[in-house]
Amino acid sequence: MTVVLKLGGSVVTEKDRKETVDGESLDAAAAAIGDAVNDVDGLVVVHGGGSFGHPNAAAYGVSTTEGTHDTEGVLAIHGAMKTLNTFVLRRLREHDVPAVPVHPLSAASRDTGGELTLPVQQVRTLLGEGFVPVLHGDVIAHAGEGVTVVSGDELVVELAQGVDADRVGLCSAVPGVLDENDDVIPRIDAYEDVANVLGASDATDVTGGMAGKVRALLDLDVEASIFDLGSVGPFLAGEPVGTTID
Ligand SMILES: Nc1ncnc2c1ncn2[C@@H]1O[C@H](COP(=O)(O)OP(=O)(O)OP(=O)(O)O)[C@@H](O)[C@H]1O
Ligand SMILES: C=C(C)CCOP(=O)(O)O
Repeated sequence: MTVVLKLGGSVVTEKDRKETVDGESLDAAAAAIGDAVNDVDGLVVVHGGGSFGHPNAAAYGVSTTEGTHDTEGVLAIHGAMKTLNTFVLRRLREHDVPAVPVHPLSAASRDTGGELTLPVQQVRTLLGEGFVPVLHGDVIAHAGEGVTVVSGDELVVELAQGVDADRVGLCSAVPGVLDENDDVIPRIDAYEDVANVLGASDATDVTGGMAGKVRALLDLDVEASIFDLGSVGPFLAGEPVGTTID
């Protein structure tokens, strides 16, 4: 069983306090991963930005489609994400997860049409050697634009295909995709069924919030789940949690 798990920026950071890690939540996620890591064949972790990356991206006017050639901007956004990645790695290591960083800026790119290419052979090899690669939302080369943002959600989609994942999970601040009464929608098969309840993120987020996640996960061949922090352990144990997207 190969699993791709994204820890949302709204889980591992305090989204409304610039560049602030949510130490308690990050530790809980790292502990759940540490407990389960030996029971899965391979685990790839991706984390989002939350209060890291997004404020810099907004300040430099960079999104997944609008780029910059300003080197200071590239380094500010990438630097913030690397800082967060260092915190995530440290917590995972404290829970004996064999976590190693993989920085998308050094590997991925977009063509002039915005199409993303993410080489995954290094991730596959790291998995085969027993490591847990940890990727993060980042800035990447974009033909004709300089650099643009790549979101953790986009990376999850590429990785799921590239490593032939059996399960994909997005851990967010919400227990799943919520309906108009704030109840978790257990299963989503078509975007039209939920379009009216899907909004954007409620904090500074240049990459699109829940609607973008659901769209991207519907395109995947493999089943994906959206759930909150308390369900990381059950998800890794193979239990159905939160919203399943088919
Ligand atoms: N119908 C919905 N159900 C659940 N959440 C929704 C819905 N519509 C909008 N949202 C918003 O989407 C947010 C989740 O998306 P967000 O992009 O903030 O998550 P994340 O992956 O944790 O963060 P990041 O992109 O920084 O990694 C929720 O916190 C909520 O504010
Ligand atoms: C803004 C940057 C660089 C990170 C974007 O990653 P996300 O939080 O997964 O959308």
